[in-house]
Amino acid sequence: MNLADLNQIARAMVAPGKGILAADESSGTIKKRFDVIGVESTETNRRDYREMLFRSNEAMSDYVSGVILYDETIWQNAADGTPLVKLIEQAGSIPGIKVDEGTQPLPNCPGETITVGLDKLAERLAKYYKQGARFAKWRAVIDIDTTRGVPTHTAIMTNAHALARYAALCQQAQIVPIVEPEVLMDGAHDIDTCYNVTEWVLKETFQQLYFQRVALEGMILKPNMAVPGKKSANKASVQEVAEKTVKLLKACVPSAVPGIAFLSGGQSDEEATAHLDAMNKIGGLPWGLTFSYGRALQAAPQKAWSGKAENVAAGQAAFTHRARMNSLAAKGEWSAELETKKAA
Ligand SMILES: O=P(O)(O)OC[C@H]1O[C@](O)(COP(=O)(O)O)[C@@H](O)[C@@H]1O
Repeated sequence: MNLADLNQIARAMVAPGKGILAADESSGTIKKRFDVIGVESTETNRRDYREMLFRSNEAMSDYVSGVILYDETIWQNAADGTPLVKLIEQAGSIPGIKVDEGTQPLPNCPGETITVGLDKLAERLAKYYKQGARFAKWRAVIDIDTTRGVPTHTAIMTNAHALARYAALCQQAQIVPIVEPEVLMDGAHDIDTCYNVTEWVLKETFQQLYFQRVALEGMILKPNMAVPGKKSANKASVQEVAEKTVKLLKACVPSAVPGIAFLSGGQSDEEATAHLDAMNKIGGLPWGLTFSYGRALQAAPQKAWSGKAENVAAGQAAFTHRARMNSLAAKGEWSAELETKKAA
């Protein structure tokens, strides 16, 4: 492992004003997104949609440091035969790859899951590296349901262990691991419950990373923010989310980690941007703090595109606008008024 090179890539992923486009929806997830806009999830439609994003020059060159791809996409060519990976590289952005193989029920823990995909991961990473991937992503999913005693320590520990094993294998393959332990927003829990569970999950994750000898300087953390559950009666202000999330991360994430790139987890586009901006306005943070959004970057372009070739420019404009807003938020320079000023 060359740690200096891993560190350089990790720092580029969270360079000031830049963040990550999570375009790694698995087949099931992209079908759900396409269902919303009435588009059939065929291989060609998925390719056309993602090609539209990767050909958004301003967004890809100025605001997007890296793109997380799904296995299908990393091998695909654009309509003119150019590999999609090349489009990303030509824009100055870094290709990355989702390497987990989804979740399975965790034995003895009803309703909880373990993320799988460690078998043969070393071989898969070597192939992805050859294809241009310089970072990878693995998502662990932790649910909150206090009425059933969920999450269990079993689920947290087992998922943290798998994340750490994945991260060690990535670094051995000269690939920067994005470590994503997602505490879901589903449920009626309040923000403090989310805070406490996320603290538990992050503490366990960093312990397991230490046990697997993962170099923190060569990884990126992709956490959820401290937010109330979607069905909670107690809403939280932007400032409360920002203050609690920063406090939580400072208590759990060593400063050797170059950067933290949040998932959006079902927040609205503007909420995800406002929260990131408020955290960066607090300032004095030991790591880069940016976005690695899926839905919060793509909901608007998906709607504008709606599967029609004549809407490609509108889809790209919508994507560029969200990427620009989040770039500003990553510097603490966003304001709600800027949302109405569309692309020049
Ligand atoms: O298809 P999967 O593997 O369930 O992943 C869902 C998505 O979750 C993410 O980790 C975060 O996405 P969101 O920002 O929409 O929460 C994405 O990278 C990924 O595409």
